[in-house]
Amino acid sequence: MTLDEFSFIAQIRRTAAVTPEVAIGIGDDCAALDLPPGEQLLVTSDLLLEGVHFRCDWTSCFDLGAKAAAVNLSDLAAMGARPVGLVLGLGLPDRLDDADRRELVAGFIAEAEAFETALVGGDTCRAQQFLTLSVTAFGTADPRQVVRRGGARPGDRIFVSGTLGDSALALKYLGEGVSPEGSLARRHHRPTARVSLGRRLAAAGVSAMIDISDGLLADLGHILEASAVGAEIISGELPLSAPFRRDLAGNPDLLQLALTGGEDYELLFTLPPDRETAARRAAAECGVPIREIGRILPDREAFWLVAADGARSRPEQRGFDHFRA
Ligand SMILES: Nc1ncnc2c1ncn2[C@@H]1O[C@H](COP(=O)(O)OP(=O)(O)O)[C@@H](O)[C@H]1O
Ligand SMILES: Cc1ncc(C[n+]2csc(CCOP(=O)(O)OP(=O)(O)O)c2C)c(N)n1
Ligand SMILES: [Mg+2]
Repeated sequence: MTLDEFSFIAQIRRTAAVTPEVAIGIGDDCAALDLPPGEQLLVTSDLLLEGVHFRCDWTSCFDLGAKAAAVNLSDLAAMGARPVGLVLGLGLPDRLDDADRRELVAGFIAEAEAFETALVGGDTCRAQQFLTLSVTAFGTADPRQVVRRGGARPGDRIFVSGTLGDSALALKYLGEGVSPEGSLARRHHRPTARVSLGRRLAAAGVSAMIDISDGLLADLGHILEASAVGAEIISGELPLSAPFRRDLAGNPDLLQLALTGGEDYELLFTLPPDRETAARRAAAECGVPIREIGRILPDREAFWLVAADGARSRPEQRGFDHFRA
């Protein structure tokens, strides 16, 4: 027997922190958040579905809860927002016992607290078969500093934070029945939302930004479309981790994972040349490496990948698409 619905919610309520913005948290029909005067509310939502986004035999409930919070916080980071609250919808199949349920919520709350925000509400239902998490995140920002996808201009440089392809490489190994090594597994199961970097880059004046969930090329494509510009990416400049490089040396085709694999949750942004010093300082302040990987071109039809030998190609496959996967 598992806890009944309302005992489970009472348990969540006891463990959820209350931050200064939370005027009303878990327990009423709505939560209420206090926002700084003059700031805008930013809202984002992402689903995590069993079999589509995760498998229960590959991840722990704690990590899954934490990832559900992180992927939503990553969207706030991409707009330069500060998180002020998270809402968690759960569809729980009977096979999850009390310990699994508690761990799921504990992971979510731990991740929220790591970013000085809180779980402020949600909904809990029994699910027939598959575990479902539906998360909504709220953030605030000075409206003059909110960064959108549509601001890239010809001559801007294209940058990315962290390293690319680690999560997709871990997923490839999981699919082959091989346990990925710790650092790769962690990048897949416990992505880091670049919240502090996103806020600092917004203040530094980046022209467009997005977080990489579907793959570098797919998410760059969203910036290019919204900005009505083109781009070239220098494949030799992609930032790759030591384990990724090691495996790439034995199998050059793995480069595709860094280009299109997705779930990197790094920030991809464009930088006008006169903002470069400020952006590099912003990255240094929060200790996250950033790397220039290409530039924005005026021709909106241009989408070039430049190989080590200088050959240009137009990538066919760009990333994850739920209706093509
Ligand atoms: N079912 C939906 N109803 C309304 N808006 C949606 C829906 N699905 C996606 N969107 C919106 O479309 C845009 C792109 O979504 P998505 O590709 O999921 O972005 P992200 O990678 O940032 O999660 C976002 O503004 C998102 O809010
Ligand atoms: C079991 C399993 N299969 C496949 C994947 C790979 N995968 C699932 S969703 C996704 C893309 C990101 O998810 P999405 O829902 O598109 O996030 P959004 O772009 O809306 O933030 C990827 C690469 C996975 N993580 N787990
Ligand atoms: Mg989404």
